[in-house]
Amino acid sequence: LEQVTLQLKWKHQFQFAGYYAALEQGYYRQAGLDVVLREADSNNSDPVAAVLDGRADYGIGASDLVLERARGKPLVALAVIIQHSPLVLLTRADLDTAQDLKDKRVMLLPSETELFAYLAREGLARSQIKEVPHSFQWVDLIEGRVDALSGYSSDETFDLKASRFHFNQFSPRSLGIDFYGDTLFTSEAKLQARPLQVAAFRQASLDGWKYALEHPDEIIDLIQKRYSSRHSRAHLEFEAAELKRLMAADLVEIGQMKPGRWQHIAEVYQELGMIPTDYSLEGFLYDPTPPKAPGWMMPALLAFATLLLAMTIAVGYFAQLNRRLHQALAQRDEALRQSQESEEHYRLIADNSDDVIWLLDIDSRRFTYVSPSVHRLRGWTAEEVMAQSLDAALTPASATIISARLQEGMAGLARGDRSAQVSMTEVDQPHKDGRIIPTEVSTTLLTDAAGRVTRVLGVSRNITERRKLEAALRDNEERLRLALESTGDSVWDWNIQDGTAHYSDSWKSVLGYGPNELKNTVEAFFALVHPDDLPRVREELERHWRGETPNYRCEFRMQAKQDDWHWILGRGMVWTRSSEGAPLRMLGTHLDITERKLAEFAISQANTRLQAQLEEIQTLQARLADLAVRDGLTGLFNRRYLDETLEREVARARRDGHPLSVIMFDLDLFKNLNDSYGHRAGDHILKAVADILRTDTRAEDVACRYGGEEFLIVLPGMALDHACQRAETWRARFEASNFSFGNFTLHVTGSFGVAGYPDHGKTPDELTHAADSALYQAKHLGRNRVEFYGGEPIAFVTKLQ
Ligand SMILES: Nc1nc2c(ncn2[C@@H]2O[C@H](COP(=O)(O)OP(=O)(O)OP(=O)(O)O)[C@@H](O)[C@H]2O)c(=O)[nH]1
Repeated sequence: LEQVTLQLKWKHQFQFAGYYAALEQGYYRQAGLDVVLREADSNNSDPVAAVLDGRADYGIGASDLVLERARGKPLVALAVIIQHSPLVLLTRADLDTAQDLKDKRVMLLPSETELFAYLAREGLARSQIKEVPHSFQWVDLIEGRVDALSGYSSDETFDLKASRFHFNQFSPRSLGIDFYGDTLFTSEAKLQARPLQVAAFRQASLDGWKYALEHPDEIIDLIQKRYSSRHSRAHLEFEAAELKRLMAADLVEIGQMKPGRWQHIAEVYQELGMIPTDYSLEGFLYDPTPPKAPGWMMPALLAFATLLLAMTIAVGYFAQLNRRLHQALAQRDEALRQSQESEEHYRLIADNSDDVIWLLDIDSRRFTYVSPSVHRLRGWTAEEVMAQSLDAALTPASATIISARLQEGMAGLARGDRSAQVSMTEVDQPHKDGRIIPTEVSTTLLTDAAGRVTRVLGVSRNITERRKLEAALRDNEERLRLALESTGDSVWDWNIQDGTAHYSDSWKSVLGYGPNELKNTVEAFFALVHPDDLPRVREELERHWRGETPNYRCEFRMQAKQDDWHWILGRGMVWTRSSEGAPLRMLGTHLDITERKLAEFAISQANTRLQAQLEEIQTLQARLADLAVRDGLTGLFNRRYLDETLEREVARARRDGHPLSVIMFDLDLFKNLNDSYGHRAGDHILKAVADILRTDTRAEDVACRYGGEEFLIVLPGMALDHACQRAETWRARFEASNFSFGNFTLHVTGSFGVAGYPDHGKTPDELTHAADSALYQAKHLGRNRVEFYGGEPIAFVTKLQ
């Protein structure tokens, strides 16, 4: 950006709103300008002088610019901002006319020529007033130190009004002196030297003014925030409104200036004798439109244009060639730069790596690059190592290993095995001080365009610390194992990866083996485990290897040397795992638990036997209990059980208010049957009768053998008439039945007595007694019939059928 300075004619206020807006909106920046807005101060109170002597590039003047120009100062008016000058003369209220100012103290600036013109037109010569240097303090008027002062209608009048001071305001316009107000200007020299800058600055300023008039509130904010808080917001709003009026922007384009009006202003000056008669305004007015071409110029221009076109084509062609060439060169330079950059990048990484990075030429077996860290690793500098052969950089054993690996890799690559390109080997390397440094070397075989291995890229890493840690770990394991063994425990130590194992002497002796009798393998263990237990053992081990159990624990049988089986409690834990979590080493113990297991087994067997006996006793007890309530011959309930049941049922009938009946019956003339067919025949009949009762009673009925050939049935919930029907059914059934016994067919009938609770008895005794009485009546009345107890005197009912 080009820095330019605009010299304002007064302090920051709305008078310069357009320039603030142009800055804030970026119009100046877009025009390539970095504009400094400099307010007036004691050193820069005269914008004309500032612009002419180069302290400022642009200035804000007023109509006096034309005066200065006529006097020969090389000024150029660029744009009129305020179409009607706001300059007025402010007087005490008692001074009514300009004439009243005669001999009065008037504060004026020499540049305020329009006021002098005004006074002259009013017939008041400059010598007739007492000119007082301007203090710019309007209070001087209020406090009577002066009688009048010059000021802006847009500025000072606000303060005077605000302080309620009565004043008069004389405007030159009232006498036709309509001067331009603020006008943007520069020097002729500037315009000639930087016409484009002048045009750009002018246009950006005018755009700024347009914006400011459209957004006065925003600019007022900006002024107060950024430039000056000297004036209140109300003051700035007043100023904005007044300036807008004077700019007449809705009638006249901002920046417009008319030669006629400038001419008129000049004439007023001339009238006042302030400028010579032969003055010229040539060059004073800036013309923003580009100059028009004279008539002869078109054909000439056409010819010139044709020539120019031909030249342009030729030049264009060469320019294109040139451009391509430049592009190609630029691309090459860029590629070169990038490759240098990436080479630099990798070199930086290599140089700063702790690992030693190296490149080996296969044919010469010499290093073409070795990173500086080799000095830390082997004591030699990179340069020294590069002077060594490969063999000198390794111990003889390692040289053999590396050579073999390289040969293998090359052979693999030749077969098309891409994985052979990279390998990793642990090798010992000699240190300058004679020590041997263990390293891990990873190599990558590099091929030329023909696919031939020409170089090896290698990375060597010092693994001294790792080796130490591994040794320490091994040492720890060894010590732990020894500690365990010293307790006499049977210790086992497995290398899960390669299947090798160590079993302590105690471990072996438990099974009757001598110290050297078993193989040192994991399989040797599995081979001795009982086949039935083996799946369980493997599962427990694998669960632990997978990390599902914190340790391994399993009881199983193992075959001893003498062919017998020992129960073993195996316990152990994975001691080392790979970085991926795979189990590497496992340590554990064996405990012979055969005796405990045998004892447990014996106890278990005794328990089983005991259990069987218990069950037998329970069956017997059940049978005994059954016998106690059942009749041995018929299987019906016995009399004892009847007594209990009847007692309970009578109580329940009483409680619930339900009916209850009892039927007692006796086989007729049974003695005859016994006598005729034998006692066993009688028994047979008794059982057959019992069977009928068993199948022909309800679940809640209780059928009992009451005496020898006498039966009693308790019928809970059954009313008397219903019970009589039941009795009759049985009676009929007995009568109709043929009972086979051997070669005989036997018949039997029964006499039935029925009684009901509570009508025939309220206690078990009363009830059975009533049923017995009814039975007696049935016998008495001829047997093979049903009678029920009918009360006292007993009313006997004949057969129901
Ligand atoms: N076979 C056999 N007979 C029995 C059993 N218990 C009682 N008796 C017989 O039953 C008969 C009962 O006869 P009694 O009391 O005289 O009466 P009855 O011959 O049935 O004549 P009434 O009762 O008057 O019809 C006796 O001969 C008893 O020996 C038994 O368990 N088995």
